[in-house]
Amino acid sequence: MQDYSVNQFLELAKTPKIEIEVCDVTLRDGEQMPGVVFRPDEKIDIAIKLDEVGVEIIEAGFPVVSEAEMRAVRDVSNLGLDSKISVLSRSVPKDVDAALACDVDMVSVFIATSDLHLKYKLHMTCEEAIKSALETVEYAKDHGLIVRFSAEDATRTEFNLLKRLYKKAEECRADYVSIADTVGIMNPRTVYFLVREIKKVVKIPICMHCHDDLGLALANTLAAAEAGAKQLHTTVNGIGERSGNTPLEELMVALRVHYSVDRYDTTKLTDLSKLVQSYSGVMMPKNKAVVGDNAFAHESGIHVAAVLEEPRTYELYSPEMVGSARRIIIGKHTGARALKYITKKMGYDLKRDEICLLAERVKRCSEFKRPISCDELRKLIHDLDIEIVYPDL
Ligand SMILES: CC(=O)SCCNC(=O)CCNC(=O)[C@H](O)C(C)(C)COP(=O)(O)OP(=O)(O)OC[C@H]1O[C@@H](n2cnc3c(N)ncnc32)[C@H](O)[C@@H]1OP(=O)(O)O
Ligand SMILES: O=C(O)CCC(=O)C(=O)O
Repeated sequence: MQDYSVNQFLELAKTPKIEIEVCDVTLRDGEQMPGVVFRPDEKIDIAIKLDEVGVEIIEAGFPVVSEAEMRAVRDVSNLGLDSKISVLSRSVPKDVDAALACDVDMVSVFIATSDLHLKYKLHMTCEEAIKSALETVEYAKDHGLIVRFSAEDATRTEFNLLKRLYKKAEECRADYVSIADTVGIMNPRTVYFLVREIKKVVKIPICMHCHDDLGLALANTLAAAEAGAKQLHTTVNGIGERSGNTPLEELMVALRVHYSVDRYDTTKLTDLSKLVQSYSGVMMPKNKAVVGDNAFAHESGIHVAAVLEEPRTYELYSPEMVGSARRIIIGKHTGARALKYITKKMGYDLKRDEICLLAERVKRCSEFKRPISCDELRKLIHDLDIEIVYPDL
């Protein structure tokens, strides 16, 4: 049986087939989240897990940041993973040299192109910025690297300039052009439009790098894929600058459920998420999609009664698909059928009226505003003042 429910509207809405690869940037943009630092051994652990999941490209860092960063990236490059290893580089030869010193396969040469960034950050004219970017792309190509050219703040860049820049990058032998939605200004409709327009200008693959300032990063990434973008950027748990980036685990599940992309090992996602939570110190909220503690937890009586018969009633995809497990929680919203199931698992055989009495007590305990543990439930059962039958003993 399929481990997720099929969305009948995908076909009715004529959802296109997509051809994508995933570039995970946890070790670079993810680490730019304030307060996050991955030690070299932690970068290695995360890179190995990303490789096991099957991401095609790992952006391992920004070598020019520090000596330690450079060593860490080199260590990741030398692991011999199947994933290609990439790094970030400003549009200066010095950054490409740092990338070369790390033995990487690929480099992302970026330059900001919006008026705001040109004026207040780079203090360059548009032509100066373009010149430095294109020269750096050529420099990296001349040194044998696969080159992604990324227009930072592309989505606030004057449209004709953006098209001209991407065309020139292609002429300078860039292998990819990247649309960076640096401050997350886009929505799915505008992303779709933009990718379609850029596809008319260049023949090389397009990358989409989304930020989540409006909570639209995943939707925008999928819209880009539908419009024909090839390389989709993610971070584990969506960590990154400000509100973060497109979460890898959400993208992977959406790729499978909506686009039948099933080559990634999604069973590793929960472990990977936990690893990144512990190394980054950024813990996920309980209700986080895919990897939150509650992603497969059920308390409401009506839900639990149904889930016990058929989990798909209240689970879009199985916990096993993402390496997780289902949990039944006892609390204010617990019903008799859930209690019957749980008490039986605990070794009791309570009658219907005893279960109802227990349900009342459980609900009374919910004043404590937290779920009820197994031990507490056991105490409540013993406090019922009934003869207890242990069917399994
Ligand atoms: C959208 C993104 O995520 S961009 C990546 C952001 N990541 C980081 O900044 C990583 C951490 N950064 C650092 O460790 C440091 O900022 C470094 C090592 C990169 C640079 O440090 P410094 O040399 O001290 O420069 P500083 O941080 O003060 O300013 C950034 C410089 O880079 C320049 N710059 C920024 N982007 C680019 C670019 N794409 N191409 C060329 N130069 C650039 C700025 O104009 C500025 O130049 P200036 O020093 O001549 O004023
Ligand atoms: O497009 C890219 O590869 C990186 C750019 C980036 O990190 C950003 O603009 O947020």
